[in-house]
Amino acid sequence: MEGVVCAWLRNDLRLHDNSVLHQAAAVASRKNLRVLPVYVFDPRYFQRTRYGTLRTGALRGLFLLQSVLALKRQLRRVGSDLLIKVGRPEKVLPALLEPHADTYVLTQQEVTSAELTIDGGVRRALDDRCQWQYCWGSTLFHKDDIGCASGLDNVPEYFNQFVKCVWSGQTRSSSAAQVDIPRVAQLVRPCLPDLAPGSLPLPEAHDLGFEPGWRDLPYAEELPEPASCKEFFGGEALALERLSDYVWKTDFQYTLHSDRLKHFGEYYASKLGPWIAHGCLSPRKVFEEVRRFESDSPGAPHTQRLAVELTWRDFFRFLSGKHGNSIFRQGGLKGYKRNWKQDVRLFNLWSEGRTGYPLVDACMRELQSTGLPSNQARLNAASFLACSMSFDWRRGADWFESHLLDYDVTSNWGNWVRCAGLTEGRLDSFNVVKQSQKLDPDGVYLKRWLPELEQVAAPLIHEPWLMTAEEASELGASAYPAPCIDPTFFEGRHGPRQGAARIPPERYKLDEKELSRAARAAHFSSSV
Ligand SMILES: Cc1cc2nc3c(=O)[nH]c(=O)nc-3n(C[C@H](O)[C@H](O)[C@H](O)COP(=O)(O)OP(=O)(O)OC[C@H]3O[C@@H](n4cnc5c(N)ncnc54)[C@H](O)[C@@H]3O)c2cc1C
Repeated sequence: MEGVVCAWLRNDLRLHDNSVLHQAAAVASRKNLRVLPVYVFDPRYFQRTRYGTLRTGALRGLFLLQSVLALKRQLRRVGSDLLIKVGRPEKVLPALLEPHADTYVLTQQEVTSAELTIDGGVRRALDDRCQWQYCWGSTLFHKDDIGCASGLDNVPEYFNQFVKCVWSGQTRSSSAAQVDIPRVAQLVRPCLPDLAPGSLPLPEAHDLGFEPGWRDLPYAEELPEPASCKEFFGGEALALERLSDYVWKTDFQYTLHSDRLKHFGEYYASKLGPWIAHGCLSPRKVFEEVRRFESDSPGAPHTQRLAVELTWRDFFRFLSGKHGNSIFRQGGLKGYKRNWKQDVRLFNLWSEGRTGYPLVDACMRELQSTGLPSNQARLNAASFLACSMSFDWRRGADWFESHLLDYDVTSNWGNWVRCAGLTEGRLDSFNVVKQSQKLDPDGVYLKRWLPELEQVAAPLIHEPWLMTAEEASELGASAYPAPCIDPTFFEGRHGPRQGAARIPPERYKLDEKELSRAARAAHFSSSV
């Protein structure tokens, strides 16, 4: 009987900067063992959620499949391979591994409950002699370097505080906008060196021939395979290509932060999300490229912005680690109580892009079609559901989980719980009408996703309810839905403003005004 080092790969589907593979190679060389890289398609991630949505929608399922197969090819290039299995890891892994004191299971440490529960199941099912090792690898800043001396319990609740804490020494700069890249670079650990050929010697007696296709994914139902998208194809190679193009071959240098606030265009943002979320690209690799660019063009605003965005990602991951299950609870991190609406009809209007509010509808249709709406579009759609419709935000997060191509558990649920005003007692409520006018003045984005409004010119396209029936008919816009909540909601001094507001605690107790507002909205929607 022989021991082995099992590198159980999950959201780290890459060779570069992969802490699990690196530690596996180190343990193997120290103990003179072989390394078995394994990926397991777990049926639980392909089931329907309690709301009836597919936990992994078809677009992301395909991207994941492509990423896993790409990793198998990459590993073969360095003399290794990937054993791919379908089943529950707590059944699959113990069946693969000999009970032996020299059997090691290494995996990336996750922070959320579903993953931790599965880990617990695997550890219980493994023979007591097997050794379990977590590796940290999913963030820009290592968890031991974030300046929170006693672990994640001390992670600050506010992003700006987090920035101060992480970029320690930068305490004078409380604004996340002022990033000193060379200084931050001293705080980010360098990418791990490339794996030496032969450093992952394979054990014998494993059938490594299985290369799953679409039908092998453990969906409980027949699901047609979506068309593959050339631009967003899973795997490390394309991720690195996109990173390099974005930084070096475009006008990255001149892309200003204000451009990021647009919803469209090839390079308004990096669009690296799907690869980062699946671990085909490490955040440190992105930062390394930013750093190289920055040394040629110091102070470029967009490089700074990218560093801030990656720090946001870290923030949600560490905050989720601190708060455990709270990011999934209705009351969020603070346990606030609010009377969230649950009417399925209202939710369907939102999720199908038929609210009658063009910016929200364009975002939701783009989400269904590509899985990748812009950050601004997401913020508006989330704010509309949670703040304007007062609808149970968890259904929105669940819908995004199913449909986003770049779904990442802590980024999604963290952003949602924050959009719903349930994190730090602050509400970023968006006026979707003003946002639409400001960010897409000519209605280019709206027309791209709303064919019913193709002939409607700006500024009317932002408020299509102002058209008379005749006008709508002339412009071929009659099929566009009436607004599901009263547009006066966005007017006057009570209308939500773009920007942050401190939430008075009573906001979360139902008061009469809130109720009548909600009733008005519901009534209006029933006539849609
Ligand atoms: C309601 C809602 C849900 C979201 N769900 C997700 C999600 O599931 N996965 C996800 O990666 N992002 C999520 N985001 C954040 C953000 O919208 C996306 O990261 C961004 O739009 C991806 O585009 P990009 O790759 O071009 O990012 P860029 O703007 O180029 O940023 C680079 C990378 O930084 C990270 N990042 C940027 N902004 C954020 C942010 N606010 N929070 C966390 N990470 C960020 C991402 O990894 C992103 O790919 C969500 C935002 C909202 C408002």
